[in-house]
Amino acid sequence: MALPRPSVHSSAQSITHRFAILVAGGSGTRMGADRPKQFLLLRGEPVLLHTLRRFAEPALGVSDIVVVLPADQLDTWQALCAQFSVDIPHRLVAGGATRWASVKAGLAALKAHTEGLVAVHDGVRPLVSRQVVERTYAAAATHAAAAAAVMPKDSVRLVSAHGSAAQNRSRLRLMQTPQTFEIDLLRRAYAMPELASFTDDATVVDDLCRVQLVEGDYRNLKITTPEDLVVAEALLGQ
Ligand SMILES: Nc1ccn([C@@H]2O[C@H](COP(=O)(O)OP(=O)(O)OP(=O)(O)O)[C@@H](O)[C@H]2O)c(=O)n1
Ligand SMILES: C[C@](O)(CO)[C@H](O)COP(=O)(O)O
Repeated sequence: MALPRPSVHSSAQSITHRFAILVAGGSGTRMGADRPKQFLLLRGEPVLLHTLRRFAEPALGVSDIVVVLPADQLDTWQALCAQFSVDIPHRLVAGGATRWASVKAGLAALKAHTEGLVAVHDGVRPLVSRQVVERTYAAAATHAAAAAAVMPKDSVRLVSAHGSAAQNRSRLRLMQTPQTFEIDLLRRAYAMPELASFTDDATVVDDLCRVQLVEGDYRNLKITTPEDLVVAEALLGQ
């Protein structure tokens, strides 16, 4: 797909290019559907299309969007783009066996960009708001690394072989995406070997840089199990 002239986001001090990697390379085992959950329909459109639209909002000024898909599903997405007349410029990349490998593949596709900010976002978080995306880019411009997070609403206990212990939830956060970084920082982080503890990008970057947490949004849910689809349908209808 043809890309438009790169756009930039400017402030009084600097001009910062903005990029995005939408990771949608998973298989959706917990959803248990007949196809990967990023292709399921929400209000008549694929989950991933909702997500792509959010990042294509002109006010965000994202100039290069990379969508990472399962290697055997590139054709599926291209067919959906034709079916839904998607005219949002984006590039497709084949992902890997883990989220970490898929982000790495997305970063490789952005190799032409030596500076700027890159937001990594789950393709299955279709309800992310422009405000949350903007917050992570703005915080990353200042702190190099930023991630959306929310406070737990429930009480939390740590379980062990000996039972369970109450935790002080005011010191806990639930991590969301986007997680946004100076591109060179994220590249250096992803050059290191994969660890089993890498469930998000902040964890990959932790050893190199303090990650600034910004306010996420309870509506920014990750479509994971069937009830999430029901909630997302309702929220999209608001
Ligand atoms: N190899 C992988 C695994 C996950 N993801 C993406 O990372 C995001 C968060 O992952 P998750 O919700 O766990 O998705 P799945 O791996 O598809 O789900 P499951 O764990 O239930 O199989 C999703 O957008 C998913 O497509 C990815 O790009 N590549
Ligand atoms: C990146 C993430 O969405 C932040 O909450 C989450 O860690 C993904 O985890 P999953 O195990 O791939 O669902």
